[in-house]
Amino acid sequence: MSAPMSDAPLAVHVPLDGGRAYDILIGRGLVAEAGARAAALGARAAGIVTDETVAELYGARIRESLEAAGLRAGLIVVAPGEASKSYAGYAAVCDGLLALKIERGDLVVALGGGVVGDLAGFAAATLRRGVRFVQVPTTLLAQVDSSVGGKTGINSPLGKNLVGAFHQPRLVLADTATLDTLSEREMRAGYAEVAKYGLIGDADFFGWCETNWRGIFSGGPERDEAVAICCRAKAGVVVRDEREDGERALLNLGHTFGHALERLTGYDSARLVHGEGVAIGLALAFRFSARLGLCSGQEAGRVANHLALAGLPTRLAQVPGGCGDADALLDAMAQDKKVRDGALTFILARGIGRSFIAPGIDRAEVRAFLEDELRAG
Ligand SMILES: NC(=O)c1ccc[n+]([C@@H]2O[C@H](COP(=O)([O-])OP(=O)(O)OC[C@H]3O[C@@H](n4cnc5c(N)ncnc54)[C@H](O)[C@@H]3O)[C@@H](O)[C@H]2O)c1
Ligand SMILES: O=C(O)C(=O)C[C@@H](O)[C@H](O)[C@H](O)COP(=O)(O)O
Ligand SMILES: [Zn+2]
Repeated sequence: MSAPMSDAPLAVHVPLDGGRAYDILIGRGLVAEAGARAAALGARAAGIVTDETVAELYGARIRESLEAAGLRAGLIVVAPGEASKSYAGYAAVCDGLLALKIERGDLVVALGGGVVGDLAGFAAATLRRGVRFVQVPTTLLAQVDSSVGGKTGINSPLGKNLVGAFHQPRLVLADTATLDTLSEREMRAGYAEVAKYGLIGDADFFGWCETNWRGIFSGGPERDEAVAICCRAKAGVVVRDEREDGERALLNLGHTFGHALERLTGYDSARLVHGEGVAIGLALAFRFSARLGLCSGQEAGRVANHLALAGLPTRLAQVPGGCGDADALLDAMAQDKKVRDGALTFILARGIGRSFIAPGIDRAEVRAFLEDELRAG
């Protein structure tokens, strides 16, 4: 028998066209409901992609839920950490799904953080030229950001997320109880993306975060509220600009710098995880904006102070093992997907909640800024 449905989870609808609209459900206990909800999508089998840590914690629960709902279910388990979002990781997941005989009408279920979500989503996008998939995000970062919007992919040694596809999930089940087992470090990393939503376009939300961030970390009602606010904001952007022809690039605030740092640290999660790179990138984006006279130094300071208070890094010198010189950073940033005609595009800010897309940024200007940042330590 399947588990009964939980008390009304929060729901955010993503009204995409072409029969691709889907719901994001947010609440405690949703992993145990995955079976009933997957069965409602009409699937007969599910390939659950997860990592070793998450498999140990929630693998049996989701498999039992799927089997209780009448689905044939099998697990494909990758190593935890960013290094799995690789060509080798992708091949292993595809072959695992094929060995399970996952058909086009079946489901790929991504159970885990953003690494598993991006990897399983890309496998689903390409396996048999497209299989449906469900996101069951288990990190704060994945619940507020990566499970929504359909960006899937893997890293190349030449740069972050350089091989991928847009492939929207059919359903997102954000079980906020799974965050109870998340490490402090990973909670902080996810929080960088939470703060990002305030910094992009919602100054009131950033102010709310400054007051309520401890409740998000400790699992108070603020946690579900923050997940819902971020998902609503992201869903709105994705519906207006699914393939990043314009506005969606705003979601990249902090990422031009952050992705370069991830590449220069070899995608080694022991040194730097995505959210930490984003935190440094957010602080850099605001300090660069202040340097260009776009926003006040006081606002840039407010951003960095809040991130630091939440335990996040905000300086290049805080990258463990270092991040190379300005040339190495510029070289890594040259692979950014927002580059146009060889020129860098940054997301800059006229203030907190007032971010905008800035194409054609002069390389020399960026180099001088990075050199000063590296000197500042
Ligand atoms: N597609 C998108 O729109 C998008 C958006 C943001 C980030 N991303 C990508 O997401 C990735 C980062 O995701 P992440 O921060 O979730 O990292 P992650 O997937 O590596 O998870 C972080 C760590 O937490 C562990 N973990 C996961 N859930 C847990 C739980 N409930 N309890 C205990 N441990 C748990 C994992 O095993 C892992 O070691 C990056 O690759 C980034 O590029 C994608
Ligand atoms: O969904 C988006 O769009 C984002 O930019 C969200 C980011 O937080 C995320 O890290 C994304 O994967 C970055 O996308 P990329 O196109 O710069 O690889
Ligand atoms: Zn991100």
